[in-house]
Amino acid sequence: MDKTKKSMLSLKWEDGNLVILDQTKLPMETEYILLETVEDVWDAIFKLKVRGAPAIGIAAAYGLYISVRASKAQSFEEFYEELRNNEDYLASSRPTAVNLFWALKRMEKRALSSKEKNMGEIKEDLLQEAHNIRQEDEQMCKAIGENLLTLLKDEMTVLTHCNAGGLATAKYGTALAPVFLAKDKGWNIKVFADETRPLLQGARLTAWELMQYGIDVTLICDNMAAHVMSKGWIDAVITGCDRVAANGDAANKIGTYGLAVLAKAHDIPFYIAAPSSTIDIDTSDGEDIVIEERHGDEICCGFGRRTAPKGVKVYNPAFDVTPCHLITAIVTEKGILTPPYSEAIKEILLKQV
Ligand SMILES: CSC[C@H]1O[C@H](OP(=O)(O)O)[C@H](O)[C@@H]1O
Repeated sequence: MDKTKKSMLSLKWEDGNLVILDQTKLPMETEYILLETVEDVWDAIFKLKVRGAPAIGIAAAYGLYISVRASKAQSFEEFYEELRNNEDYLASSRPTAVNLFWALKRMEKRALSSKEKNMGEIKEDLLQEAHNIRQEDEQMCKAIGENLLTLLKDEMTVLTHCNAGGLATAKYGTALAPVFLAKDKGWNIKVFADETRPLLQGARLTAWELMQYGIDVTLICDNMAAHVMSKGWIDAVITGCDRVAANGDAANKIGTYGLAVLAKAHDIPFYIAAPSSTIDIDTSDGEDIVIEERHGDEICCGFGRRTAPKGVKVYNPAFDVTPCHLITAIVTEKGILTPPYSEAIKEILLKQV
C-alpha cells in the first residue's frame, strides 16, 4: 500500500487490552484510549467514542469478553448467568445498530458451544470469537468495496452522509470502502461529504479519513445536498446503514432518508452499503426499527457552544429509515441486492462466500 496514504484503525486488541481511537476527539486529536472494564466499553459506545454499526459490534464483543475474563464462577451455569447479565448491560448502550445485538448473541452462542470445556478454555474461545468478528468484518468491508466498485467508474463523484469509513468498521468501511480501493488502483473517485448534524461525523470523521488517504473530498452542509445534485455534480449517493429490515428498509444516520428522496428526484442512484451482519431478518420492515433519540444538547450546545435558547423543546432522533423503494441497490459482501429485496435478502443470507 502507498505509504503516503494513512488509515487509522477504529479499534485494536493490543497486549491483552481493547484500545480504541477516541472518535469524539477527531479531527483535532488522534488519541487511542484503553477500555479496561465493561463499563468503559458501554460508555465508549454510548458517547460515540467508538461508533458505526460494525465497530460497535466488535467493541461490544471484546467488552463481553472483558466482562467475564476475571470471573471466579465455579460452574458453567454461574458463568453463563454472569455473561448474560453483561450481555444485557452492553445491549443497553444504543438501540438501533443491529450489529451490537448480533455480535453479543454470537458471543453468547460461542460460550454455549464451549460449555463442556474448562473455564480457561471457555474464556479463550470467547476472546477468539471477538477476534473472528473483527477479522471477518475487515474481510466483509473489503468485499463490499469491491462489489460497490463494479457500480462506479474512474473520475466519478459520490455523495455520502455521516461516516461509513474505516472508523465505523474494523477497516476499509462500507460506503467509503470503494473510494479507498479506487485510490489504491489509481482511480480518482471524488467525494462530497455531508457534515451530518448534529454530531458532525461527516465533517469530523469522513473528511478527515479521506484527506488522510489523499482522496478528493468536499465538505458541504446537509442542506446543500439538493443544490449539488441539481448542478449535476453527483453520480451516485452511497451511505452506510445500521439496520436493514427483512423487506429492505434501511435505518441509517438521520438525514439519509431525505438524501434518498433527493436522489430519486434527481435520478441519481442511491446505494446502501450493508455487511450481512447489519441485515436483521427478524425485523420485518422499517416501522419496527427502534430509532435512538439522543440528548437535545447535541443540537443546542453542539461541541459546547450554545446556539439555541435555553429551555427550547428539542427532538433529536439519531437515525431515520429509508424505505426500500428509494434504494437502487443494497451492496453486501456476498453480492449486490436489487428489488424485490425480501426475496433477495433471503437468498443472500443463505449464500456462503
Ligand atoms: C458502517 S455503519 C456506519 C453508520 O453508523 C453511523 O451511526 P453512528 O455514527 O451514530 O454510530 C451512521 O449511521 C453510519 O452510516
